[in-house]
Amino acid sequence: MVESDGVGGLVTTTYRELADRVERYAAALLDLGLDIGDRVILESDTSGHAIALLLACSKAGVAFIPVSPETPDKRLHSIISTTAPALHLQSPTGARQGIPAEVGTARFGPNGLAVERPPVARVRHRREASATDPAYMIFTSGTTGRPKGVVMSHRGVVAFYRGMLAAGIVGTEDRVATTSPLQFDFSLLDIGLALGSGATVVPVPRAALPWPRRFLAFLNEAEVTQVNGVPSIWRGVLRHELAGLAELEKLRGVLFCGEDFPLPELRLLQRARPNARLVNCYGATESMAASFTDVPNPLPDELEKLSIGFAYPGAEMTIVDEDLVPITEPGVVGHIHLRAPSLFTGYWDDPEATRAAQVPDPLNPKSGQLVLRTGDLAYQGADGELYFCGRADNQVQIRGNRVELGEVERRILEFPGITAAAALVLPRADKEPVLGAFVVTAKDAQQISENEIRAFCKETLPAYMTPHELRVVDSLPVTPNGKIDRKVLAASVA
Ligand SMILES: Nc1ncnc2c1ncn2[C@@H]1O[C@H](COS(=O)(=O)NC(=O)C[C@H](N)c2cccc(Br)c2)[C@@H](O)[C@H]1O
Repeated sequence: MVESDGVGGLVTTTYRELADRVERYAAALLDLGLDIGDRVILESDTSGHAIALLLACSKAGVAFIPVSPETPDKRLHSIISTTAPALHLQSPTGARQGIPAEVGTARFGPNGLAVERPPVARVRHRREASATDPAYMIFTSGTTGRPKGVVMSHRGVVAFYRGMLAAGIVGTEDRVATTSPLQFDFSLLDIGLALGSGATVVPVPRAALPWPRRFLAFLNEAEVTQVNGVPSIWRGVLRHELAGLAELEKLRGVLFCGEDFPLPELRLLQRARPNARLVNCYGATESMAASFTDVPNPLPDELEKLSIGFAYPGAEMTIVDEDLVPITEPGVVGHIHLRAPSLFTGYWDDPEATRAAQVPDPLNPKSGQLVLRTGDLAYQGADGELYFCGRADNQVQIRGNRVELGEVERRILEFPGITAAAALVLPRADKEPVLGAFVVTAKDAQQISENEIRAFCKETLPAYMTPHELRVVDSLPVTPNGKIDRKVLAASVA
């Protein structure tokens, strides 16, 4: 571990110190009489102590639920009422108050666990953890309806880590910068990747992320060699500090996941880091992640789309049509199904949503094997590698025509000087919804008019796929997990 000490310096935690810390925390959790399978809310950003705690929870057989300090009270209370956790943990500087009385509270830090309100006494029914027990729950932002708690078992986590480590992304000398909030399972990939490779985890201070110079200065100072994060974490750096990115000495790898990396931005990244290994990681929280695909550096000029390749060793992605018949023909779009040992246990207390996501294996439905219906679309290339085509529920209807938002974005991104684009449906009171798009241009690009972009789209897209509302913006809003936030964009037009 190498982390900021909060006042401009760096603090190192060795594996030995981490192991001792885990032992102490696990003993403290067991002293509180928690039972195997109890839930613990871990409210924290990624840090040496938070990592020790999540390892201690697994050692003690309790499931951790990571939430960010920025999580609104309302959402935290909804998670608490849904999961009835035994304990809420936050750091000594944590500001959370008003935790419901039935939940124990404690603070964690250099002096171990400081209990404020002990968990209510409970009968311990179990003696040891089983691989199938819940290791953690991640509450998804719940694109539709209420947030769902993805329950992941110890067996699922270990199977995923084994598959990921086969890609040989980092080694013992690497310093892996993690930029996702702890509540986003992307951070668990970073932690498992680093610790599973004997490397160093380097949490990037959340306050530095929105400031390109501070972000780069931290990477430089911590001598980071690998940066993991969603594509949007690079937008500011690529627009304002490309030279600074090019000057970083130690950076040799970038892994991204969670959303498309706009190709013009990816080309800028590659120009700044011509020797970096770039990995496009695809996956959904319901299986942790599914694939790790090396990105050609530089991108071939004619490349239209990044591949999401093949699932990690031991897992397999299959695309099927609406009748669940596997698609074998290249270029035909289908629904991605994932057969994997890291399949989640289910959504907490939501058997119906679980059944919709865990479906009988389309090839052997009678076998009882369940596979993940990802909700994503893709087609396969000549060698069976997959190309992501957006979420099935992102297929929108505009004036009765089916529109793939990714296709609109791809065309807009071909306009010279445009580096990022977000297309979305704009509902309108008592009228047909229309297509909107927000674009970001290279800082030195000449003034681009919305009509020029519209005309450019009209050249290759049908009229209904040409954005009706078009805005050139300096930056794009992001969700708490760092992805482009289309809800905020749509609201900004309403
Ligand atoms: N590489 C891509 N190109 C494009 N679109 C992507 C990519 N990876 C996803 N997505 C989209 O994001 C959805 C899923 O969102 S999610 O559930 O919040 N999970 C995530 O984003 C992150 C995911 N859990 C993850 C990532 C890394 C490590 C771990 Br461990 C876990 C997928 O269903 C896709 O629609």
